[in-house]
Amino acid sequence: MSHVPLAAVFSQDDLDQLEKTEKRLEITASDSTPLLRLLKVSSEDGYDLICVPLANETWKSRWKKMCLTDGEKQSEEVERLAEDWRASEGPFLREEMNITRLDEAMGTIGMVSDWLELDSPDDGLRYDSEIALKQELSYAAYLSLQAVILPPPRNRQNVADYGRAVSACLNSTSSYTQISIRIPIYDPRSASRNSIAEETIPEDMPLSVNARAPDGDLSTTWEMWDVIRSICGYNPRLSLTLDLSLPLPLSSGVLSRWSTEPCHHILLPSTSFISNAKGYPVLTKATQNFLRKCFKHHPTILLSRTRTRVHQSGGHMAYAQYVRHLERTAPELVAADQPGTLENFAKGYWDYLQAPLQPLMDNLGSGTYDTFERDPVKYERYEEAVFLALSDRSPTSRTVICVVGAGRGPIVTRCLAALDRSKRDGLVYAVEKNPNAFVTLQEQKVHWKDRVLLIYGDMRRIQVPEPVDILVSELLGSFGDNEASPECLDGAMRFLAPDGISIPSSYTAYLSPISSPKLHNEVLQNSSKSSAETPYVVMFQAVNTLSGDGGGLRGVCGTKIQECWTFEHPRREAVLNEQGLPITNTHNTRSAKLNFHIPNAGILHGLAGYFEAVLYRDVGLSIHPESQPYISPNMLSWFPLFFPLKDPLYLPSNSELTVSIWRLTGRSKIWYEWYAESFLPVLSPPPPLRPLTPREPDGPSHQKTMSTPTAKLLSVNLPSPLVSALASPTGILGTIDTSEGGLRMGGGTDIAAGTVIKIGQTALHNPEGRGSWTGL
Ligand SMILES: C[S@@+](CC[C@H](N)C(=O)[O-])C[C@H]1O[C@@H](n2cnc3c(N)ncnc32)[C@H](O)[C@@H]1O
Repeated sequence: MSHVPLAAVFSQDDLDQLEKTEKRLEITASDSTPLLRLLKVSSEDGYDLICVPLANETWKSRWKKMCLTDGEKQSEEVERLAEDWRASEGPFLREEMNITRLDEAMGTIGMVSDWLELDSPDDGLRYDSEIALKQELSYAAYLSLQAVILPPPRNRQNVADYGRAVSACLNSTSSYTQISIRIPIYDPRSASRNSIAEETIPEDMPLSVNARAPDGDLSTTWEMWDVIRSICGYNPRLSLTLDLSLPLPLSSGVLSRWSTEPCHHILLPSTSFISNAKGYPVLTKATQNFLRKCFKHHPTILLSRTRTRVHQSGGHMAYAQYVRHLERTAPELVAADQPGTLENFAKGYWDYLQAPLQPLMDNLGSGTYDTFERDPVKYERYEEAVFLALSDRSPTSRTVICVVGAGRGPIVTRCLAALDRSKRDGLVYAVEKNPNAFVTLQEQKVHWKDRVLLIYGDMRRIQVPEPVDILVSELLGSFGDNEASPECLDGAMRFLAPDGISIPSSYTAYLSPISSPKLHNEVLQNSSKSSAETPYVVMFQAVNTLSGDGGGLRGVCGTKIQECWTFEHPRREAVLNEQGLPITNTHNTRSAKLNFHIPNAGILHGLAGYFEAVLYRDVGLSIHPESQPYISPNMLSWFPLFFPLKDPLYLPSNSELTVSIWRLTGRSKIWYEWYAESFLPVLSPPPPLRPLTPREPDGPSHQKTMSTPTAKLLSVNLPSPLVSALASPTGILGTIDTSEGGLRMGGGTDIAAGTVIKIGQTALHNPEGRGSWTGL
């Protein structure tokens, strides 16, 4: 089954050529058209779609005649025609259009005229371009085209004009046609050679960045895209056509940023292929890896110029065949088709926002337990933990195990298996407060017989007839403590013998800052006021972690994913009443303040929450992306938690992000509040009288540095994202030397630890649990 549609791209020249050939060969058919024949041939060549310009040169000439003056005054007649056109926004003439029939439009992507100047500094030209764009989009909607591709913005400085024009079109046409903006992966004029994987940069690039970005900055085109989609309010009809005509940059952070964008189309001209030893077209390793990553979002791959004989072997069909080969060998697509894999299990759940379960307040349905029980790993880990705990006890001991929150009983069965394997004598109590699941437990008892005793009720209120040696529970949420495990276990600790243990013995919550236009969009689609104040359970796909390891420019930031807090059981510190229950719940409040390094510019849309649990000794459960493969690979029970932001926060490259998160408790609920602030490290020249190292005093090298415009900028400590852009991955700042208190940068500038400028903040989310909470 094909996951990635392929489209053959035909330029106006290709279409004109085709028309000439057909004329020469006298090909005509009353029931067909040149475009229908092109669709048929392309389908035979292995393509699902074709991509052609909507309008042709005849329209271009008429528009130019009406709207461009060349400095001369237009005749009255032309002026009148232009005004009539502006007033009516149309119509096109039949001969101006390449696509005219509904059957031609099926299977066709339209390209909007690439000569429109939506970001021209000239007001009149821009306005006429916008009218022409509206006219083309309205025509595309009339033909029910599934998507149209807009030419790239030309100018970083005027990109807001481009975005506003697109926004006006999105708001004025109600149609299903996707509007996809073509954007090159970066602007070669602002990228240094050593930040790019390969040598060649085509001379005929579409973009011109008037204010040249600092050397090595690969963010310009992504920032343009970000401006456009932000101006368009993250409209779901707006998507991206990523132009891979250029060699890919080396930085994986730059690439992963693109792979989470709504990249509905990827443009691959034949010139982006290299030749293998036999002369066949292939892609570089970097491009292969990037494409395979993008394939999980099912973009349409647009192949252009395949008939220009750029490569010796394989002919024009070799490009499509090669992309199909990449698709067949993309690990995530292969896994998605294989039953039993996480990718297969998660089909239909990717990036889907689910409210977390409330197993304490609500009674789960049998279907939900059934889904839990399909996890091939969780129960095996529990059995192993109980087995090890039993093995650590005397062979002649009798062990009382109590499973609190037994559900339909799978952990009870595993406890019996652990007793058998460890050859220990014992008995299991199974406690459950869900009256419906309790029926299934009674059914199970037929198999368990007297080795299991059932107790119906809430673990915070019931009594167990004898002291418990091993208390087993699975009350964990995606953030560890978010389903009130600490509160429930507080109530169950009364049963524990003095040397009794809890499985799990601890669990820890983790956070990382993430960018995901897709998830942000999902939150926006929800009209409820609390939608951005609710943590959601989500199987992440179009998500990019913005933080990096390595401490950041000042060397003070934590790791990519950081620990928030831990709960341990049994807990001895809470003050208890006569029944052995905590008097208040304040001991279960927690807070964390985390400092993240943001290596590449990005938009913060929220925080990703994970947990790690220690069941017993080295047996654990983890959904932390870095430890899961070692601790509990292929475990399916928990997807991460997504803490959304109401408003996205722009983070420049090399900025720092401080995240504050609180776990708060009340009489009848627990909830989280979250908040973030962004900062830029300040660059300053070293104090003149205090040389940082004896071998490099002030003097020529610093004077030389200071004489450049860059150093002048640094010397005034400009609190601007531009400063951070200068500290680019290409190493203008060089390496950090922490040997002398202040931090010494290789390029001759200092960063005093602790010197930052605040550049942004979010709202406090979910104060007092007004949007979301877990009931007790
Ligand atoms: C996440 S489910 C786990 C079920 C089962 N142990 C499993 O792993 O398949 C948690 C179970 O704990 C039960 N539960 C939650 N809080 C409880 C409480 N305070 N007292 C008793 N049972 C509780 C829920 O009804 C639910 O059946």
